[in-house]
Amino acid sequence: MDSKDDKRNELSCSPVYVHNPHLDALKDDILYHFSLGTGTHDLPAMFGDVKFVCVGGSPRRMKAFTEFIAVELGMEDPKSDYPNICAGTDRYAMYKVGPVLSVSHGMGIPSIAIMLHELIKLLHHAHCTGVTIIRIGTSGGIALEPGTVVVTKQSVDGTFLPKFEQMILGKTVVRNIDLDQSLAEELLQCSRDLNQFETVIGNTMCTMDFYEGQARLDGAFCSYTEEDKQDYLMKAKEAGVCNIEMESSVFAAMCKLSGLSAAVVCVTLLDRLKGDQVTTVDTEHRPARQRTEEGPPARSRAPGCAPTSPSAIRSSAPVCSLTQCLKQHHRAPEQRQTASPPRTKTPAMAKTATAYKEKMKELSVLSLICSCFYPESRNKLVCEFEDMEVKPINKRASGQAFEVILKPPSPVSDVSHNLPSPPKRDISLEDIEKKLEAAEERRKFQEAQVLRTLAEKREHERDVLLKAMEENSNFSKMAEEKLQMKMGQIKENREALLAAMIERLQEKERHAAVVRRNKEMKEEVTA
Ligand SMILES: O=P(O)(O)O[C@H]1O[C@H](CO)[C@@H](O)[C@H]1O
Ligand SMILES: O=c1cc[nH]c(=O)[nH]1
Repeated sequence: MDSKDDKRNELSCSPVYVHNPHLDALKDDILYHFSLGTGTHDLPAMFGDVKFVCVGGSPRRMKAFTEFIAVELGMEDPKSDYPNICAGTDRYAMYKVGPVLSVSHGMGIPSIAIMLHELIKLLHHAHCTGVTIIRIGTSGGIALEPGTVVVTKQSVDGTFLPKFEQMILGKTVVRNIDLDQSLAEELLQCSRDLNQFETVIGNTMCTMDFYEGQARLDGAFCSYTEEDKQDYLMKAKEAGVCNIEMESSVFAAMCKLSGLSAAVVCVTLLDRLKGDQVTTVDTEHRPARQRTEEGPPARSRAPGCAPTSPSAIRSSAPVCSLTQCLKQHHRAPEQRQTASPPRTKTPAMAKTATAYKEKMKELSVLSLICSCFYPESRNKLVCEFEDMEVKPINKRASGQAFEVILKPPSPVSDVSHNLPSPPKRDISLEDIEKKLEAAEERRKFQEAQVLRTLAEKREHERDVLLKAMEENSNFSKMAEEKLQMKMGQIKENREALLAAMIERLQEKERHAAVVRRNKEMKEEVTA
């Protein structure tokens, strides 16, 4: 076995790490944004077999990916829909088929970071081992044909440096954002073997924003010129940047910390040197079934691939060839025992049958990662009301869940909900005068009430003032009396002290007179 195989064997049993001593003190860990938790869900039973996690921005993409991969892995159940495991929340969506978990992460670093904290804890609590995680996304390319797939070699920030900065307790912590190079190479090799669409490996710039952060000229604000933009993008290109997206840096950092083998693969929707507006329309919404039902084009089209209309070429290319790769290498579970080993061109894979099979399984999954660009819109409604649809979305043991989709209000229903106004009647002058008089009376009554309230308020204020003055004068009197008492006491003390001092002086004087007299008497006797 070579060192690459050793590494893979090592990875296949490596756990998912968390580095947080405080977690041990938690009785239950609530994965709030997934609406899951250790106290409410049997995470090892639900997720213990997960080996591959695919993440991407859009929930619809991740559901379509699950449906697609289920078919490709021969694991689909024609009768079942794939329930959103996170149906209790609409923050993220999560689907599972066999060992493949598919999770949406929203847009941008903060959104994917929250999702990854909870995903890593989920995999940890579920005791998963040997997990591979791949972000399957869209991006803007630099000097690449739209539709090119970029496998990320290194994620870099807006200054083209390979780092992710996280503010923790007011201090900037710089994190390593290296991805699994061998996984990236395998992905690239897989695509090259297929030779059906352009795939490159290069640096991916991760930004905090889609518009100014990516040097676009079509945001709500822009303070630079086309020349400045071109200059910046050319500098990025010189630094090896092939594409721009918004999550790869924190994704790489967090996967690295938790020991997950991670890769980022993104299709480019446009060449940013040529424009800013995204015009590709079928990247998210083209049904997977449609793709498989369409016949092959005249040229060598792989099974499951779309015909080559200009817009379809772009986004179907990665799906098409990656699917082909899957079909070459993957066997459905019931076929696996009798099937001959899949063929591959990667030398490392041929070392041992086990390593080979493992790798193939992995490549099979990897080969599907771009299927996200063809979500399938399933429409299995349980019931449909006038203003809402109700869809079953969760068949967990914990109960049944439904998704209620409200429709926008229709003008027809507006009409039916309006109550008719009462008929109008003619009003005489007398009626008007009576109404005016009544209104005048009401006004006077209200005025009197206001004046009364004001008078009461003033009375109350005067009372409060008087009371305050009285209390104040009482206080002054008491203070004066206290002071006088104190001064009297001080005077008495001083007088007593003086009297005692005079007494002592007189006593001394008396004693001195006695001493003087005795001395004189002594002198007289000796004389
Ligand atoms: O297609 P996804 O995975 O959402 O990724 C890219 O698309 C979004 C911007 O449109 C950003 O999240 C960017 O990273
Ligand atoms: O230009 C693009 C296209 C998709 N996603 C991005 O972040 N940028």
